[in-house]
Amino acid sequence: MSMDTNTPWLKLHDLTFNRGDRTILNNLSLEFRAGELVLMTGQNGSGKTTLLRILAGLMKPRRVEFEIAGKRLNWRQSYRYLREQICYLHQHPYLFDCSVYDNIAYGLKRKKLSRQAIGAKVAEALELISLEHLANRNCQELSGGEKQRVAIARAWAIAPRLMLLDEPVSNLDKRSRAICYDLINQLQQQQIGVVYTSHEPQTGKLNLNRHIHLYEGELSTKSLETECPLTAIELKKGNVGK
Ligand SMILES: Nc1ncnc2c1ncn2[C@@H]1O[C@H](COP(=O)(O)OP(=O)(O)OP(=O)(O)O)[C@@H](O)[C@H]1O
Repeated sequence: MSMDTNTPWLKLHDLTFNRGDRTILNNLSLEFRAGELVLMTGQNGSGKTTLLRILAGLMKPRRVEFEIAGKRLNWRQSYRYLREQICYLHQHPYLFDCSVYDNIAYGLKRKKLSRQAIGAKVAEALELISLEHLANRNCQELSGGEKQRVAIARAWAIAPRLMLLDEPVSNLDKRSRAICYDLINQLQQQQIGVVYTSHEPQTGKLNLNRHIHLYEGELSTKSLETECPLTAIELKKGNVGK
């Protein structure tokens, strides 16, 4: 994985996505650098989930061009690579009906690692989320906050470049939110990029690099002033990315 945080490893150009005759995303261009923590806000229905699922290679837009390692590629040429490098995590984590250990080990088994290597990686992942004591607990018996952490650990274990967290804390209490924010900051320190979506710009102690705001299918800084005034002020002060 490249550790150069200045050169974007992924760019997308002219992304347009329609549903019937409705344009959900209109001619968007975006770029991602290693280890960048990006907050994405936007009202209900503004297209946040749609954008994340396209980024993860799970949905085909009407038009897009990806730029990966300097090469311009269409969707068909890129989606397998995007699926390998980018993990999309749903707001309500989908975990298998088995232990925390087996959930985290799932992606590693598919990579055909040895049992020993899998054990070492799962132990590291459990340490990252501070849930070592729940390794043998069935995931269906976890709290919402614990489930979210296991989902993050399962994605982390397969070493993605970018993790897309779709409203990860919307159902969590204050304490679980704080734990989740700490975890996201740790991902950033490990050079894993994160896109974090939310309706509101209240993000506790997240070390944001950038804030993007979806409005009527476009990335808008103008609507940010009225919809997220606090973050707009921070942006002006230069505290939150560019
Ligand atoms: N399967 C679908 N069929 C038709 N329209 C859809 C479908 N899924 C989403 N949409 C529409 O696409 C638009 C964007 O939806 P999306 O879920 O991406 O928004 P969002 O910003 O993530 O919303 P929220 O904050 O409520 O999760 C919405 O108007 C939604 O109604």
